[in-house]
Amino acid sequence: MEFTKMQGLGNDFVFLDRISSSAEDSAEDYPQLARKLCHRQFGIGGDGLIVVLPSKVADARMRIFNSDGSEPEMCGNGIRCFARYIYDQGLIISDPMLVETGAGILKLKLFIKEGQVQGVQVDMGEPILRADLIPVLGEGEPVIGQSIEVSGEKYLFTAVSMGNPHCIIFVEDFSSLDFERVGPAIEKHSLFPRKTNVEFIQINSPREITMKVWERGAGPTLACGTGACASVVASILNNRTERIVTVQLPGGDLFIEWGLDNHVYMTGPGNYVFKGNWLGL
Ligand SMILES: N[C@H](CCC[C@H](N)C(=O)O)C(=O)O
Repeated sequence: MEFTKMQGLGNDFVFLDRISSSAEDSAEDYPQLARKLCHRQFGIGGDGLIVVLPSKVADARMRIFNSDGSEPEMCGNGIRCFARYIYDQGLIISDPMLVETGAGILKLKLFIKEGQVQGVQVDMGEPILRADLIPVLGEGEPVIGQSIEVSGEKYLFTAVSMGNPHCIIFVEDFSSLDFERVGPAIEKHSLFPRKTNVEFIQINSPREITMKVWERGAGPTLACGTGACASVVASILNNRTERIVTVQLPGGDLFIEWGLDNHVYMTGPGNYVFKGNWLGL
């Protein structure tokens, strides 16, 4: 089975193209396939599996599966790779490009120089701030400065959805944070009925933050696009930054703007790693 490996700021994905190839997978295969293909030793390795599919309502459809097999609503780093892939394969050349996702139909603009895709700007749509839609068992809209207790320690968080749930916690410095313990404890905390991605944010200036992320269904990753968007929304809601912010991630920088139109715009790269053939042995 042919696949393409891609990455966006080190958040890496195995791509299966079900527009160009006639392979017949059934929908129930994907969670199991994601677990198998994403395994770092027994498989190809990746934070997730992305399936390229035809769409009746957009130029193409993206389905994303975390490495644990769960299917989230959206993936920010993944959709930038997706846009580059379908453009380079000549599958879609419309500008802007419309992609059907679990978080709705998103509009993407490709920055092309000498025929090469240099970067992608994604209109991520409007942030979801209502507790019941995130979902989080919390009060009010937005959910700001709510406390959560994990292993005897209390943290204040802000909850934002970009189609998928995010729990954002501001930290003074990362050295005092037990990331590997607190991350998974919050991911699976009962306050989040569908679990949650967890972002720890350090404010460097009104236009720059540093983010560490523990992803729902994937664990620690080098970058999270939806998480970077949610973190900028949370920073603005808490009056910590302006509306245009550079998000420094372990894998590189993302450029985020929460526009006055209430849409969040994310700009960043999408890159190839290799193509291959899964032998499944
Ligand atoms: N783990 C996430 C999905 C992948 C999101 C992330 N890789 C991104 O770039 O947005 C979730 O379960 O909501």
